[in-house]
Parts: sequence; structure tokens; C-alpha cells
Amino acid sequence: METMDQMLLSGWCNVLSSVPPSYVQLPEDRPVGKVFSSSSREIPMVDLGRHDRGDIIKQILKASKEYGFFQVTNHGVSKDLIDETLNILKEFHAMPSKEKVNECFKDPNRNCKIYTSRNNDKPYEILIWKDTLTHPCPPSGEYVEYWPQKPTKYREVVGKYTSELNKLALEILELLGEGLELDNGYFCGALSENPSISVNHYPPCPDPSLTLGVPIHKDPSIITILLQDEEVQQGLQVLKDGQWIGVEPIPHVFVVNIGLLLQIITNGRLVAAEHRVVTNSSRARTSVAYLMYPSSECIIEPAQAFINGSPSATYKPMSFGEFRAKYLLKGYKQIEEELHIN
Ligand SMILES: O=C(O)CCC(=O)C(=O)O
Ligand SMILES: [Fe+2]
Repeated sequence: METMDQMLLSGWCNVLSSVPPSYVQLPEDRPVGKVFSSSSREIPMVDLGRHDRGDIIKQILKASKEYGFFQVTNHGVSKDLIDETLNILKEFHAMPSKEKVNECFKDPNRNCKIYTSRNNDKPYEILIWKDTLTHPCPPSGEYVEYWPQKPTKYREVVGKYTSELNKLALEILELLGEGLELDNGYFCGALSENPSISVNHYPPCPDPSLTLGVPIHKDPSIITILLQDEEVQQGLQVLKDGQWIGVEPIPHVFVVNIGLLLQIITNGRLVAAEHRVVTNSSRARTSVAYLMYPSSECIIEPAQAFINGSPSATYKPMSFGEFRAKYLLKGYKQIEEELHIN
């Protein structure tokens, strides 16, 4: 049986001249059709540093309704911290596989881990071109004892970064909540108690037309705030009106997307956008997703404010713990269908 360090894609894919059959996507899922650039089909850009709060709210709400995605500038997270974080996380993924695995096996409950689709429980699934380091990062500091300690400044830098991202995520949720006329602080507390980061690493691929870094999906989060590697142009693509839009990285700009949980909470008023990640043949790409997650016991259901009149609730309630387990097992489409009330 293969050990985790032998499975990690980054440890062995650099010697390949072709894509192993287990990683070849079905023809209908391959990323070969037309892709629009984000400069031609712009993903809305919101300047959070402006003084007109009402206008910021309007822009965020419009983008969330139309795209399920927007980008933010003047967000308050310093450029130095962003650069330092990305550098440390790239350094992490550049370490030898054995060392990476050693750094990620401290947590007996496996909340902090590195994984790749080779060790997936679902043998029938097509494998994907990425390795991911993931761990919870709640402001309480819980779990820090299980975070990697290499590179040496990992905990210090990632600790600072995730604490800044927590403030930013709560600020964006407060703006959205205000626009949606929810009670002040609606998303504070259980709904945002258990944020997590996923550090995705996509090695260069011998044939990007056959593979995917991440297949089409909606995030199982309230919102996700993504930092993209500015050195790699091609990666994230968003589906809008049946067309794929490539979201090219802009230095120090975050990409925010609405997750499936917020779609449920807003009773479908906001819709989580489907997106995917394509690979490239020349450079490894790193992305850092800050995912806003509730506590496991928290019940996810449409907010009262959206079911008082018509339409009535469109989704059944479910605890986040159950939701997450089902999402992992069945994928976003099935869980969305299962929760939907016809
Ligand atoms: O790597 C990216 O650009 C996005 C990754 C993603 O969609 C995810 O982690 O949910
Ligand atoms: Fe995603």
C-alpha cells in the first residue's frame, strides 16, 4: 500500500511526459472550450476603502446576485503580510513530500492534514491535479498546536494572516447582512465559528487539456476569500450564463465567492457560483482559500427574514456537520437537491 508521502502529486509528477489514465477527465468535463478573460467579462471589483458604505453594500450585493463572485481592493490586509504568507505557503509545498506529511500528522482527529485525490475513499472518481494542505484557523487559536512548524515562521505568519482574513470575512458578511436587511451581527457567532484555510498546490501538468485542478463545484462555505498566486495567469474559472470566465490574478487583490451555505441561508436570493480550476504545463500554482465555516452543531437553514412572505423556505434545515459529511461524500449537486424543497 502506498504511503501518503508517495501519493502526493508534487513528489512524482515532475518526471511524467504524459497524464496517467486515472487523471484523465471525461471528454465532456475537459477544459477545452472557449474561456473569456476576466478583463473582457469583468468579475466586479469592489473598493472597500471608499467612504460611501451604502454604495459598497450596493456593489457587493449586485455582484453577489449577478456573479456569486467579486474581487476586493483596499481591504485592509497589508501587502507585506500577503506576500509573506504566499511565500511561506509556497515554501511549504516545495518541501520534500516526507517532510510535508510529517508536519501534518500531529492532529489525532485529522482536521489538520495534507491530502491528494489518490487517497480518496472513492475509487471510482477521476483523480485531480492538486495537493492540498488544510486546517482550521478559528480566532480562538484552537488547533494551532497541530499546524505545521516548518517553514519555521509558518505558525506566526499564517496566524497573522488568518486573523486578518477573519476580520475581513466578518466585515464582508456584515456588509452583505446589511444589504440583505438581516439583523446586525447575524453572521457572528456559530455561523462563523470555525473558519479553515486550504492551501492548494497545482504542479505543472504534461497535458492541461486532459486534467482539472478542481472539477466544477460550489464551495461548502458561507463565503470564501481566495488569494491567487500572481505569477500564474491561468487557474480559476467561473461559470456565468453558461460561459467560463478565467479569473486572472491581480496582485494583492482577493477574490470573494458566495458559498452554498449562504445560498441556503438567503433562501436562494444569493446563488453560489459554480467554478473550477484548470492546470497549466509550465509553472506550479498555489492558491490560498479562507473558508468561512460554522460550528458542526450549527443548523443551516433559510433566515426567518427570507421566509416570512413568499416564497416560503426553499431548503430543509440540516446541521453543518451533516451537511459537510454529505458534501464530501456526494458532491455539491446532490446535497443541493437533497436539501431543496420542491
Ligand atoms: O485554486 C483556486 O483558484 C480555487 C480553489 C477552489 O475553488 C477551492 O479550494 O474551493
Ligand atoms: Fe472553490
